[in-house]
Amino acid sequence: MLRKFHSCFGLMATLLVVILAITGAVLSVNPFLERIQTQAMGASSVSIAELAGKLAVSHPGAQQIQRTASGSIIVYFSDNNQTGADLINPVTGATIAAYSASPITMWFKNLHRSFLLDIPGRIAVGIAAFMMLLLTFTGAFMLAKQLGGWGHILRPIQGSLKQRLHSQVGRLAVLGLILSASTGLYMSAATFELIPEYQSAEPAFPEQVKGGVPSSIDSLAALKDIPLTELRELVYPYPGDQYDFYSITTNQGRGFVDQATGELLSYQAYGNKQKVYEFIYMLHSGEGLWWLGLLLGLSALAVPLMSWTGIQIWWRRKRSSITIDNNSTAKNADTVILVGSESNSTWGFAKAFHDALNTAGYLVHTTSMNSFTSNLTNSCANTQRLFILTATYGDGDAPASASQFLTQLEAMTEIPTFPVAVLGFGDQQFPEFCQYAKDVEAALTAKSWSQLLPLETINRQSSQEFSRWGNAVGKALDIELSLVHTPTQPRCTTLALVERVDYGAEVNAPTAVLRFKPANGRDLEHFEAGDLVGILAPGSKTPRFYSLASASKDGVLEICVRHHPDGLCSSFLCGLAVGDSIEAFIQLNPSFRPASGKAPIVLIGAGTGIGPLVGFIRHNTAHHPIHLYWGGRCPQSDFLYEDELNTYLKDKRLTELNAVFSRIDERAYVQDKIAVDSEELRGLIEQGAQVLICGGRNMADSVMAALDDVIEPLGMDVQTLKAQGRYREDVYS
Ligand SMILES: Cc1cc2nc3c(=O)[nH]c(=O)nc-3n(C[C@H](O)[C@H](O)[C@H](O)COP(=O)(O)O)c2cc1C
Repeated sequence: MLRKFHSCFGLMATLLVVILAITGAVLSVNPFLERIQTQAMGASSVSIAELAGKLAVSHPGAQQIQRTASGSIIVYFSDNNQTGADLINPVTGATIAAYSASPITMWFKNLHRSFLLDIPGRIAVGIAAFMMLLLTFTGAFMLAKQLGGWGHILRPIQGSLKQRLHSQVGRLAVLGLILSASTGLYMSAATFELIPEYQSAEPAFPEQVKGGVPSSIDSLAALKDIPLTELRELVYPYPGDQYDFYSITTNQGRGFVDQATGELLSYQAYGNKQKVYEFIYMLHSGEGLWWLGLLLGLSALAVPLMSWTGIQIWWRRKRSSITIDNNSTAKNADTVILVGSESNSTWGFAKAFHDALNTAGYLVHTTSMNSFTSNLTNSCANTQRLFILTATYGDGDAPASASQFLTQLEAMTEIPTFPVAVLGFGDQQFPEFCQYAKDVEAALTAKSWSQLLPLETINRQSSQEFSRWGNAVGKALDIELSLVHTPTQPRCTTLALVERVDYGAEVNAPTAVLRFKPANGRDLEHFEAGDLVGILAPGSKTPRFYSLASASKDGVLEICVRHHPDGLCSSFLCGLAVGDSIEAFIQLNPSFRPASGKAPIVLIGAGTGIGPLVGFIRHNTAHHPIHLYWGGRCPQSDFLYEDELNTYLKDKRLTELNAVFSRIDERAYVQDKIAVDSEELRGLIEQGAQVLICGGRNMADSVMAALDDVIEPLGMDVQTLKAQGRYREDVYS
C-alpha cells in the first residue's frame, strides 16, 4: 500500500518536484556567496547613523538603504533624475560596485516560487511541496520497514545498484528534504493567507510631526542607537518635505524617525507569528544561515537522482508484474492462494500453481497476503484449502504485499477449519533464510490452524525445488500435479571468448579462467565482481550461474570454471576455444560485496571460489586491508591467479596471501590455516572485519566451524557475525 502510494505520487509529481529541487539547490548557493563577499569586508560595529553619515557625502541623493540577511548593504539613490543602486562596504561606506539584481537569480526565484506562472504557479508550487513531503515520509517509512525497523535504519542497504542508490541517497537527504518541503509548504500557506495574520501590524502613522529643519542624518538619536547589523531597510523622507520622516525596519520591528529631532515617532515590535514566519523563511532560504542553505541545497540535489532511480525501479517492477487468468472470486473458490512478494517473481510461481490447479479442475482464487482479512471465514465460504507462497525481505521480514498479514492473523478470533500449506521463497545468501515464511508458519501453528503440508522452502527461485513441492501437493490432494515454472530469464547477450588460461589438469582438477567480450562489439551491461552470470549451455533451458571475477568496468566478463565431466555447462564452457561464443545474462548479487569503510576484509575460498574474491582484490584501489585465505591442490598446477595475486601483494591491493594446498607434503585445507591463524583472525574480527566466503558447500561448512572456534573467546559466533551483516557466503554444492 505504502509503496503503491509512494510510486503513484512519485510519478505524478516528478516534474514539479524536480524543478523545485533544482531551482532550490541553485538558489541555496546565493547566501553562501554573499557571505563570502561580506566576510571579506571584515566585521562592522558601526551604527546606522554612522554609515548613513558617510553615505550622505558619497551618495547625496540616497533614498533607501537596505541590508540583506547575509549582511550586504545596498543603497538606492537618485542622481539628476536618474535612479541607481550601489553595493556598499559596510565598514568604510565606500562603493564596491553598481548593484543590480542578477536576472538569472530572479528567473530562478520566479521559477522556484511560481513556475513562472503567477498565481496558478504558486498554487502548483504549494502542491509540489506537499507531494515532496509525502514522498519523503513514505520513502522513509518504506526504508525503515525494509531494514527491519527504525532501530536498524543505518544498516547496510541491499538490492540492485539502483535500489541501493535510491535508498542510500534518500537516507542521506531525508532530514534536509523534510525541512525544505515542510518550510516551503508553510510559506505557500502563508502566501495564500491560510495562516492568519502572520505579519505584524504597521506602526501607527505619526500624527504630529514638528516639521523643523532636517538635521544631518548622522546626528539622529534613533539611528545612532541602532547597530547596522540590526538594519533591514531605511527609507529616506521625500526631499524638501519637512513633514515627512524616515521609515525604518529592523530585525526587531518597524518605526518612523523624525528627520529634525531624531526622535522615534512610533514603533511596532514584531509579534510572535511574524517571528515564526521569519524563522521558517530563514530555515527555507538559508538567508542569514548560509551553511544550512548549502546543506538544504545538497539534499535537494538528491531529488533528481532519486526521481531517475525511482522511475527505473518502478518500470522494472511494472514490467515484471503478472496477471492471473481465471481468478475465481474468494466466495466461489475452493482453493485460495495468498502471495507475499516484493519484486513479483513469487507471483510467477503462484500463477503457475494457480494454472495447474485450474487445469486439475479446482476453482482457485489468488490474491496478495495483504488482501487476506480477518473475516476470511465469511468471505471464503467454500474454501477447502489455503496455500501461502511468500518471499522474505529486509532481514527476515515480510515482503511488501504481505506486510499486514501477521497483524491480521493475530486479530482472528475464529480459525477456519480448512488446512493450510506455506511455501517460502528466499535466498540462502541471507542470514535469515526464508525467515518470514517460517514466522508465518509459526503464527499459524500458534493459532492451531490445521496443516495440509509442512513448510517447504525454495532457494533462489529453483524450478526443481518448486516442481518437487508440486509433487508433494499433488500427493496431498491425490491428483497428478506437475508444476513447471522457470522464472523468465532476462534477455541473453552473445559473448565471445577472448582469452582462456588453463590450470589443474595434472592434479585432476581441470579449471579454466575464461574472459569474454560482447560479440557485437558493444559495451558490457553494468555488473560488479561477485554478481552472477547465467549461462545457457546449447540445448538447455536451465541456466547455470557462475560468480563473476570481473566488473563491467574491466571491459571483460571473467569467470573461473572447474570442468566436471558430467556437467553439461562446465563441459561446454571448458570446451570453448578463443572466438567461440555463449549466450548469457547478468543476475545481480548485491549482498555479496565487501562493505564500504575502513574495516579489514577477510576473503576465504577454495578452488574456483577464488573468482569473485580476486575481483574484489583487483578493485581494492583504496588499499583497504584484505586478507586472503585460499585452498588449492598443488602450487605447480592449480594455483589460480598466482601471478595476479603476487602483483596485488606488491601494490598493496592485497595485504596478506594465505594459500594452502592439499596434495603436497605439508598438506592443509583453508580451515586448517584458519585454526593456525586464530589469534590474528580474532584480532581482525575485533577490529570489525567482514568475512566473505566463496566456494563449495563442504568447504564453507568447515570454515564456519573453524571460525566459530576462533571467535568463541570473543563471546561471538558466526551467527552473530551474520546478523551484523559481516559474514557473507556465495556457496555452491
Ligand atoms: C533486499 C533483499 C533482501 C532479501 N532478504 C532476504 C532474507 O532476509 N531472507 C531470504 O531468505 N531471502 C531474502 N531475499 C531474497 C528474496 O526473498 C528472494 O529473491 C525471493 O525469491 C524474491 O521474491 P519476489 O521477487 O517475489 O519478491 C532478499 C532479497 C532482496 C533483494
